[in-house]
Amino acid sequence: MRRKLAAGNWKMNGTGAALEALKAIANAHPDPAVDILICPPATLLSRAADTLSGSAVALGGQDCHAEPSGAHTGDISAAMLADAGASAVILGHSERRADHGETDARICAKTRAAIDAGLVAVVCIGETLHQREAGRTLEIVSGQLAGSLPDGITGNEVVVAYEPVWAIGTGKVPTLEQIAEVHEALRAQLLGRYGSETGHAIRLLYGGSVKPANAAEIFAVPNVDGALVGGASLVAADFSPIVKALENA
Ligand SMILES: O=C(CO)COP(=O)(O)O
Repeated sequence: MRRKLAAGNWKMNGTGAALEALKAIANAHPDPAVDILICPPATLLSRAADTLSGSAVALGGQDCHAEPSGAHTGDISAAMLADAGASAVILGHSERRADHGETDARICAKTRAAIDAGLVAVVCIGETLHQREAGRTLEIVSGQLAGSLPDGITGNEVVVAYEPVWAIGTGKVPTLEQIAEVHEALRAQLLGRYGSETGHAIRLLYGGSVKPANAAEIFAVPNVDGALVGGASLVAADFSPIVKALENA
């Protein structure tokens, strides 16, 4: 049985004052029936770790370099994230694919580095609107999944987040049938590549305009094991109902 995961991606949002929101999320869920992960900007990680000490909320980074150390100005290694208090890292988010030209191969190398540093890799994939309208959704996400995940992983080392690019920050959400179709295809692909144990154990998140109002219906879709939430994870009053919907799913 896969443990469900409510993950928040704060993106490039939050200074010290945002730790209050983190505290409010932790206080609202002292003993959650699901995993909770918040990925603040790297500048907040160690303070967030202090804020969350003793709580059930885990912390993650939003990217890491594939190398463990070296001459890479501005970059952060997986081990540095772990040292700052992270237990996970988001990799291959569409905003990084678009803003930084990240390829599947680069994301795959980062995923390997994250796992080697003991982090859970939350690997993001998703089609653009143009690709969906061209009927290429399954081809695109399946290519991204194949290219972004390394061989030889176990089911608790990786989480896959399906985030249609056109649903991110837009208020637009795929139909439940569309989400089901993609998640079913991803599950089948994971089973085919990694076998039954790992293929069944890897959690599949949906991301893109998840809000309190639509969370319950999305969480009822087969093979949706939780959500990767952007905007609604910045405010405890929005994120908490999403966590509760997942607990009740
Ligand atoms: O990109 C996302 C999470 O990684 C989703 O963002 P929104 O929830 O703001 O649409």
